[in-house]
Amino acid sequence: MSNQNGAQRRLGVTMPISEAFPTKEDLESSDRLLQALKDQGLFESEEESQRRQGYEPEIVLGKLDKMVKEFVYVVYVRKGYAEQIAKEAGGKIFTFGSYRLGVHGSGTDIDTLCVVPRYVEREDFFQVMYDMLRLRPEVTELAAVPDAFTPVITMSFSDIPIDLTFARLGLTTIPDTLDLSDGALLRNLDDRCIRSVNGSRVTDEVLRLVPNIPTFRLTLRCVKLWAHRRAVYSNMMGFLGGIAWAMLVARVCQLYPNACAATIISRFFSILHQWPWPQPVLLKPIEEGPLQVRVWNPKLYQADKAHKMPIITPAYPSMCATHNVTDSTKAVMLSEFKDAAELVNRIMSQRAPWSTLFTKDDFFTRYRHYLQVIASSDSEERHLTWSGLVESRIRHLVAKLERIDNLVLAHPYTKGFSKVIKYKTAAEKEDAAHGIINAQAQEAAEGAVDSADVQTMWISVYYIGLCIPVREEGSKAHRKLDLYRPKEEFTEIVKSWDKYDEQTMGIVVQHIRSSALPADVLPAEALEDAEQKKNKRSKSGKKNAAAPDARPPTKKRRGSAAQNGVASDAASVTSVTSADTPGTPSAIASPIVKSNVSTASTPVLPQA
Ligand SMILES: Nc1ncnc2c1ncn2[C@@H]1O[C@H](COP(=O)(O)OP(=O)(O)OP(=O)(O)O)[C@@H](O)[C@H]1O
Ligand SMILES: [Mg+2]
Repeated sequence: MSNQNGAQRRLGVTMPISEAFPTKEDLESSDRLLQALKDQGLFESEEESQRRQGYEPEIVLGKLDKMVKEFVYVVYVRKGYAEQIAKEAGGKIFTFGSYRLGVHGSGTDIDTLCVVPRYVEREDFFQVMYDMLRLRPEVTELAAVPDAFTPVITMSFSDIPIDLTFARLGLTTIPDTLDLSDGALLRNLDDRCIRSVNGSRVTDEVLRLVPNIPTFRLTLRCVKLWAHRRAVYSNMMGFLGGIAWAMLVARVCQLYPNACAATIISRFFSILHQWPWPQPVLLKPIEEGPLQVRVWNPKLYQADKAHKMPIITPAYPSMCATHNVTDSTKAVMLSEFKDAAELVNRIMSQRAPWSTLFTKDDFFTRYRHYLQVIASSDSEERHLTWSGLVESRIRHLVAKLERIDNLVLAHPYTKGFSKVIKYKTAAEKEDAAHGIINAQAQEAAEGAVDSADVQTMWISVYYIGLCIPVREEGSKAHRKLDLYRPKEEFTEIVKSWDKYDEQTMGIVVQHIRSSALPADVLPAEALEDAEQKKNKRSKSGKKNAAAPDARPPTKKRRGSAAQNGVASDAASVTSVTSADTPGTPSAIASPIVKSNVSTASTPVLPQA
């Protein structure tokens, strides 16, 4: 059989593991996978929404491209260039990210890059282009983030979420035929422009480095859905973002250049579970280049050496796309890889349904202790930036927690929960800022005849699951979990933000037990369990206040600790302290379940 798709063209930094072609069974598994993804609404959302709601990315991109050319023209004229030069200066929109990779879903943003000639500055982009966008009736939710690591304008254009980055090249004109693959274009660009141009160059390189693009796309769609469902999809929270998942899939595609999607998925999880991290995942050898820019190099840079799960971008200058990964998020991902590898094994060998791979995470039933980070603000607009800032710093809190004694891991949840709260009294306000919402007070405030004294608060709540080591058999040692320092240091960091305003913004970091988790984060079955427990207790005459900690692991919880009916993460801790003032630590948690379980010397997830 001839190999048309890529084995002739050697890709990657090693030889492939297998160049075998798929068997009939493999192809059947891939067909079932495709059907499972359709059943999950993955393709429906794109095609149907395009038809039904006039979802037309191409039209929007065409309009944006026209606007970029006009923006360049306006800036040139304002700067005194001759009409003819201004007209010929050009400008172009490039797409990158998941849209360019061909794995984009209707809800996700389209990543775009605005490329302009040398006489247009970044300030012009954030003033002139921003104003032009502001005046467009199709544009809503327009926001400029000029200080970001990669500066960006975000917006919704005809209801399509768009991220627009900016790069000014050293060229005097930007022709429509411009191609960004030539590394020489990066000469004399500042770091931010290089990062922006590289968003596009990296995406194009990934596509160039996979042996079979349709197989890569199907596999990546499956992995992205899995990662979303298992709550390990978020660069910001210390897991992996879209490009890192894409590069991992691309690497496994290189190792099995002729395999179909089902086979690649089945290899994907076990390869990554066994990967000798921190050995980097590379799609091609790292290129050195002529420019004075930093290229990822753990031999040269301490920061690069510290990367836990390095996945390196293939376009010069290569960088690590996973520098936010911490010990905890790495442990969570490795555990998920292991579980997924076992599941896919069953899917392939016993024809278990692919849908089992996409089961929702069990984060809120997994731990006995959580940290709640609550950002609050007095206006929607302020809340958008304040909660965004707090969210972007959560991973620093995780890193601080990892350094305290008696904590196996600090597991951040990938998304926050937002609420709008009405209140009337100062006490209700204080409660709301601590995430305590009194339904009656809410109702009264909402239904108040005189609305003058009703105020509104916006809150966003983020969660970190705390996994505490199990106690050695027979050990009587009582352990304390002192959260005071990480909590204080984190609060200080977010409050040192230059736009922080004490009067209008709030931040609370507090420990809660699983029993105090609000209903809106819990899966239905956990709510039912809690309800049943509550009823049982009230029948047996026990106080409800004592009930929560005893909530049994849900049936879905996997692993020995759960099967034993023992919450391994809480077994040996007597108190969790996180006092608000130094020197007066208040024991928030009362003594917890005592049990005979062995000490975990290496980080082990409760369900592993
Ligand atoms: N951590 C990172 N390191 C390097 N490049 C990045 C990183 N995050 C984003 N990028 C660049 O920006 C592009 C868009 O990022 P984004 O997070 O939107 O990924 P995506 O592949 O579009 O996934 P999604 O479907 O979640 O939007 C990536 O393709 C990549 O080129
Ligand atoms: Mg994207």
